[in-house]
Amino acid sequence: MKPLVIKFGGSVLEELPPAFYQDIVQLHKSRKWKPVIVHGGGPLITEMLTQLAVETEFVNGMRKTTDEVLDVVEMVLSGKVNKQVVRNITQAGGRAAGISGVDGNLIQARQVEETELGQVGQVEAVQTEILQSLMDRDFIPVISPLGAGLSGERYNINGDVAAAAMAKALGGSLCFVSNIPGIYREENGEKKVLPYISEPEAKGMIADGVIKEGMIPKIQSALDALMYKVPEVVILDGTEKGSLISFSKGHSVGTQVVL
Ligand SMILES: Nc1ncnc2c1ncn2[C@@H]1O[C@H](COP(=O)(O)OP(=O)(O)O)[C@@H](O)[C@H]1O
Ligand SMILES: CC(=O)N[C@@H](CCC(=O)OP(=O)(O)O)C(=O)O
Repeated sequence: MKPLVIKFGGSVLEELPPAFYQDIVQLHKSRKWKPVIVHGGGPLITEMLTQLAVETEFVNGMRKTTDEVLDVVEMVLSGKVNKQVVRNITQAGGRAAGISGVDGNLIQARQVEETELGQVGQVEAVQTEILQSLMDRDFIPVISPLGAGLSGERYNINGDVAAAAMAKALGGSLCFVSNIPGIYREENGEKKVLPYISEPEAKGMIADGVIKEGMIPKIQSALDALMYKVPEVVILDGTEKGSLISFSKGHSVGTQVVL
């Protein structure tokens, strides 16, 4: 059974149909794959911060995280989104258990170098023991992207970064499920989805501003994962029927990231 890290972002979370969760359960039951879910929830965090009248700002797809923001991030990701995803998988006939990167010291983190981002973490190490215990007992782990520091502090980790760290630690494939059919590039005034994107192309497209916002951490995490021997990374649309199953069968779907 091969580990398959499936990350879904807040962009698509509320649009994912029951069939998507059924596909995850089908992969799990096939005994060919061990799915591990990492979720985001950026738009829901923003919504809650707005309701609480707390200002929020992104720099290159990363949220500036004060202590006040961090409380809301943890509340929304680990309290609301994580449990909703667990319920959705259960509803689809699967066995799921929700944890955050803090549980079992799964994601050990420290502050990113860009200190102006505040309590945003970068992954230092991953301790997969808790994941292995859940998977050994046939649970699909569902992870919210928070990290634990050495001195008991916690960090806000971008969901894409956390997913890449899981794929690296497990040596599994990585599937970014988002709200777009892949990476777009304009050709002759027409938006085209690229079936493949290589590292030099991706870097050029970031520099040219063609890849922007939340797609920046996604592509950077994809390249980082590939550099550490993750066998394959793809970006696909979770609302497209059967996209996950197609990917699992080796069919071309979405945009595959290559070095
Ligand atoms: N070249 C690009 N191709 C596709 N999407 C892009 C591109 N550049 C920026 N994006 C944006 O990235 C978004 C996906 O990132 P994000 O909103 O963080 O998604 P998620 O919540 O799924 O992680 C897309 O909805 C799109 O608006
Ligand atoms: C540091 C950072 O930006 N953390 C993200 C964590 C959630 C996330 O990554 O959600 P998406 O997958 O929906 O983007 C945030 O605060 O929004």
